Amino acid sequence: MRFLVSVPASTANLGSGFDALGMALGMYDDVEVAGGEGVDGLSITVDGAGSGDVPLDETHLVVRAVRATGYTGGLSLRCRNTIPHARGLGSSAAAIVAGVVAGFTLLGRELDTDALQIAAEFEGHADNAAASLFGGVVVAWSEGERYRAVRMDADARVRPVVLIPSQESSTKTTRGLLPAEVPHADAAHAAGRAALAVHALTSDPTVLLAATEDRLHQNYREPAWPDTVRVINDLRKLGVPACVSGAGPTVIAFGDLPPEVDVHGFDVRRLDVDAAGVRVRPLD
Ligand SMILES: Nc1ncnc2c1ncn2[C@@H]1O[C@H](COP(=O)(O)OP(=O)(O)O)[C@@H](O)[C@H]1O
Ligand SMILES: N[C@@H](CCOP(=O)(O)O)C(=O)O
Repeated sequence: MRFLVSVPASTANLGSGFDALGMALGMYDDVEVAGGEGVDGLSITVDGAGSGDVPLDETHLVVRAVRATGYTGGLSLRCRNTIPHARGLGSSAAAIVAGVVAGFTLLGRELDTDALQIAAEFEGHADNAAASLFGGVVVAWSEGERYRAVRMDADARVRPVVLIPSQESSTKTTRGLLPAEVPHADAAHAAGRAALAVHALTSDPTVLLAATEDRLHQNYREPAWPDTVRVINDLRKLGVPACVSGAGPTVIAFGDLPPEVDVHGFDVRRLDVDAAGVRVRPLD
């Protein structure tokens, strides 16, 4: 069996929606998969992001996710990655989703809620995985040990711009900078702004500036990427909605960037919102 899995990047949190809000972006990792009868052992090639860095054995993140689905047979992966690693664009979740979808496809299983469960268990939060699985705007949550998510279409006027620095910042590291508790006032602020962000992204982008204001995680993480916070603050002072993408250091902004904001050192890319989520296309 041979098929191509294309999985979109994601931007998570979108302000105060920490571990809850996500949105799929038009930047993709492609994994050409061969498996089942006639495929023995494990073969992996990697081009693009992670080439020369990621392991080419059973510890490769895509392979780990395939095995987590219960597929144990021979496997050949040709990975062509465009999602930069450790930048806050959901590269790890995209790899995990690619592996889970590949495993389900090799097993002949329909993509059901177990796919999100398996993917989210790798990271302990479902925002990125849900966005890469379903596309659009997602709200993720957990009920006991079970991860859940709902998907909505982004408003057509939502125009994401990502500002990607060369610096890497691992999600695990910046999650370690977060406090166990926050002031009740900040928690209440987060609840309100996260709820507003859902409305802004799906119905009324004119309130995105208020909706993307964060007091829950961004400033605690600032020591890891001070220039990211400087750019966010400069954009927001000029009325441009901006916040950190995921655990950073990428900035996500919405609309045009004022020329007076210094974005030197950032790779600025205007991206579409990906509406479809992960795709699987059979190959000959
Ligand atoms: N396509 C991939 N193939 C293999 N490993 C990957 C892939 N994408 C991400 N990873 C692993 O995940 C790490 C980045 O994960 P993380 O720190 O969560 O950053 P991100 O914000 O990109 O998700 C990489 O350093 C690499 O170890
Ligand atoms: N909610 C998570 C999101 C991590 O996103 P990533 O793209 O940086 O992996 C967090 O903020 O830790």
